Amino acid sequence: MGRLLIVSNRLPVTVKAGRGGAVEIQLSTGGLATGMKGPHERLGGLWIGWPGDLEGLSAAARDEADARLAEHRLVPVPLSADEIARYYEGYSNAILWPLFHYSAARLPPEVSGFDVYERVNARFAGAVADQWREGDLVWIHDYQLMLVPAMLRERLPGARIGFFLHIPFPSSEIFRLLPQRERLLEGLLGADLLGFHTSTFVRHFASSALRLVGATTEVDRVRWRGREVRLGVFPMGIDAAHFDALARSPEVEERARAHRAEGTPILLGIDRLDYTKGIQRRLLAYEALLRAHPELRKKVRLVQVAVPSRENVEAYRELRDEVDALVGRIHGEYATPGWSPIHYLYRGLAPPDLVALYRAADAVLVTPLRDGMNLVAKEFVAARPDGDGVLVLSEFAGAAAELAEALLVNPYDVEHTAEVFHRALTLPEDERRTRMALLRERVLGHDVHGWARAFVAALEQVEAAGGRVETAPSPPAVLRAALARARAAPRLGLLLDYDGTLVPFAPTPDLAAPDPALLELLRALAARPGTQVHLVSGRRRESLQRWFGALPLGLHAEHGLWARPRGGTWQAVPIPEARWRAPVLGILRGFTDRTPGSIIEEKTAGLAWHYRSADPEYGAAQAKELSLHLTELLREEPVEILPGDRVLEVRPRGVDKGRAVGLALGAGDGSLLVAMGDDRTDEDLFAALPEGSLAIHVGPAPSRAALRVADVRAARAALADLLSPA
Ligand SMILES: Nc1ncnc2c1ncn2[C@@H]1O[C@H](COP(=O)(O)OP(=O)(O)O[C@H]2O[C@H](CO)[C@@H](O)[C@H](O)[C@H]2O)[C@@H](O)[C@H]1O
Ligand SMILES: O=P(O)(O)OC[C@H](O)CO
Repeated sequence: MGRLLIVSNRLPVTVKAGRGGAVEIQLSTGGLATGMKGPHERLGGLWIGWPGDLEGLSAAARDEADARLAEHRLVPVPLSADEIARYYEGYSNAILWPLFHYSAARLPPEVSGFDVYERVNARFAGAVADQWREGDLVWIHDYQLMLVPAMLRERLPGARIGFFLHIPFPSSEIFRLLPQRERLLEGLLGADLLGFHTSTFVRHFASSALRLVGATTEVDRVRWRGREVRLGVFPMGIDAAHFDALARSPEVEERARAHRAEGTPILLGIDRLDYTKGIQRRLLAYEALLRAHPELRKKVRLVQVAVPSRENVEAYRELRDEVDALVGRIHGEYATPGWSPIHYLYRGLAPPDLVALYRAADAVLVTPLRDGMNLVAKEFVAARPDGDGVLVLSEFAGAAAELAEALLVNPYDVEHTAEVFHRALTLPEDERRTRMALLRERVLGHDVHGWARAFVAALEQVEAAGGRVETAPSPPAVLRAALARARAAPRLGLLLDYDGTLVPFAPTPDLAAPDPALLELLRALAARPGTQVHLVSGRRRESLQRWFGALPLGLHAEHGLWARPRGGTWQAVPIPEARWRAPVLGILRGFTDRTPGSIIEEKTAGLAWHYRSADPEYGAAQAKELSLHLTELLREEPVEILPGDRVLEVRPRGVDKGRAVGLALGAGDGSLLVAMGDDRTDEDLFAALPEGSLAIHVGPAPSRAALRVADVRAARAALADLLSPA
């Protein structure tokens, strides 16, 4: 097996210039860096990332830092001061971070820095490609590197690439605010496997992929541009055994005892100083607790430890001032000479100090306004081998999806949160222990090592399934050879679907008129010696006549119900009277009224309900219901119900596009037939082709066609190729 290449913005250690410019290496804080450290140590391989701001280090000191990082299998990707300002502090942390945490109001008036974000992502992709060897797995992490999967896919088409997002993926209504939304989605869709903490984030991602780039989505996968990308829920764990063992160590027990010596119960908050963590509202709720319960004054204290984070980003500087002011106000109001209501520490703590606080706390308050997971909640639980202690947890932390035995709060409801703090302080011991036992079972049973193993195993499986090539375009050499055969044929018949094959889909059928380049291409093909061209469409004959009537083409409308030979007149296949038509029309009208953006297309023999311009998810759900309804109603009728690309069609049985094949071969001149189409109705056309014909499917959907091109542009290029000399 190959190695695991972990790729993240920040390495688990940060290099700094110490005294006199000496190299200083510290552990990084933050969930990703602390969390992935254990799996990196265990799984081997390399970790590629930013080593921190190297300002103030001489060239020799940087070499020394590189050598020390290499000892730990860490590969640095240095960033310049400008890149740190515009890629890290700018686009990543002043734009993506607030937006993904639903803080749209924090976006600057102008979203800038994407060019640098792109450049740095390309640098990361280059650094990975330099290290990659056949068989290696690539695991990219988080929002700072969302373009890397596609950039890497381009450089290493055969690599297995996974991506995990540590923060929430927001609702598509929020995500779509980003000017670069399509680029970011396309970047992510370069991966084979995309992992998220919760099923809600998976759902939001799939919804954005469907709505913004038109990907085909299912619960656990997305199909796009001929590739299949798996989606998975992987709730991240912590190194639970490590926290448990540290919490049992005599050193930590001693420190925890010292914390408790004062005798007043401890409420504890541990956070990166970040506006998403809900520190201000937590302080307000604590203030409300002291106001509503005077008996708790002098009888409780809140220890709030906030580790400095992203200090060059304005919102974080403002937050620091706001928290300082709030702490000052609560002190001013409630402190007495012998009692401080809040112990506020603005720094990071070493692991034993952190765990001693977890061990000493009566309740830990994890009240983010929005959080991907929140590892503090899990660390606290793992650090309680004594089985006591209460976890208060925001319902907006990803962890809430797993830790149902915590006391859950809505942090926006400050008064209620205060009451939950009170409840945490007064919960009977039995209940505390029951809840903690269940929480520990979950946290100890699903640790970060199991999490990493599950992700890597899923990534390996994606490769084993080989799903991604199934619907990929035919290799260029294969397509070229087929087209060369067509060019060499003395007589050639082209059977071409229209929508989705020769033109891209438009919001409504009438807007998909042919452009001059297409008309020219069809004219040239029809003028090619020995060549007949047929358009085989599900459209009404009026549209085909209006657009193509003047061209020397065979026209086939309504899936072959109507046909007009080249230079001839329209003729229809006789069909029985359609008793079903009026009631079906009534039902379609009802669905159209209830589904904004949908329309009915009335054809001679069939009826089509288009929902391309409706909300994609609601439209699809309505189509499913409509289909069930019609299937039941039309059981005895000689009709078929055909789901197409955002259309549901009812048409008489026995009339399908295959009929065009017979008409095209009518002359019995031994033509080689080439058929092209993109949806299910074109499968009838492909099925009716005589042996030796060429069937070319357009797009990524499953098809019986032996050849495949990616999209309309590629379909037209293939047709244009037929015009070059044999
Ligand atoms: N004062 C202090 N001193 C020492 N250590 C401190 C500290 N304050 C915090 N830490 C440590 O920093 C880490 C913070 O992890 P979190 O999960 O809370 O959030 P973060 O937002 O960094 O991570 C992102 O990634 C993680 C992992 O995926 C997601 O849980 C999260 O939602 C997402 O925002 C914890 O390991 C904690 O112990
Ligand atoms: O300090 P940062 O900016 O690397 O952020 C730390 C968090 O873990 C981001 O997921």
